Amino acid sequence: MRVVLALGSNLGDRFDTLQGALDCLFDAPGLDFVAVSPVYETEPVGGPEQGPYLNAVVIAQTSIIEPLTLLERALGVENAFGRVRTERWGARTLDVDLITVGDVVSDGPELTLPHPRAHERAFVLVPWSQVDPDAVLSGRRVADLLAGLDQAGVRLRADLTLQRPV
Ligand SMILES: Nc1ncnc2c1ncn2[C@@H]1O[C@H](COP(=O)(O)OP(=O)(O)OP(=O)(O)O)[C@@H](O)[C@H]1O
Ligand SMILES: Nc1nc2c(c(=O)[nH]1)N=C(CO)CN2
Repeated sequence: MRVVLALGSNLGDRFDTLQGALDCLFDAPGLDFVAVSPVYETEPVGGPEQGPYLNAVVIAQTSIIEPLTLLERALGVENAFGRVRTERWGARTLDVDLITVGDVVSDGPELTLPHPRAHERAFVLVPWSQVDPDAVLSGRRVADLLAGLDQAGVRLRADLTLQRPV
């Protein structure tokens, strides 16, 4: 199954955190790296006043059948990078969201797939469409979803390039 993950950071050394998270995600068996998007500097959406984020999207291939196991891996990587949960949508050293896991649709208390807010988030859809121009989310082309969104707060950081995990 193909997996799409979104990474975000707006505290500490944001780029180092994204690269570290990428390496850490693929550090154990079960998840194979496919591609990573460019890095974008993005205005924070929602939550209290906070600094800008760096965001990127990672495409992976997985042999893990259970999406909750993937969520555990994502939350484990967040914790490894010192994430402290305070306010909803508050600043964080690292956020790892599961955007889609194959065609899985789920609405459990712990895991909603596809991610329930991905379709309205330019900070997810812009990097995703760059790394996969034909991407589809809940039956709609990501490129079409983007056409209806304000992308002004999402700026390419051409000076920052994530390396494929070692
Ligand atoms: N698709 C998903 N990806 C990641 N977490 C999810 C998903 N669906 C549900 N969750 C749950 O959401 C919980 C809270 O996530 P988190 O604190 O990262 O939210 P957030 O990043 O602040 O906001 P948002 O959910 O809007 O991205 C996680 O512990 C996880 O159980
Ligand atoms: N620009 C930006 N804004 C956000 C982000 C994020 O990653 N980037 N993550 C959020 C909660 O997941 C809430 N707001």
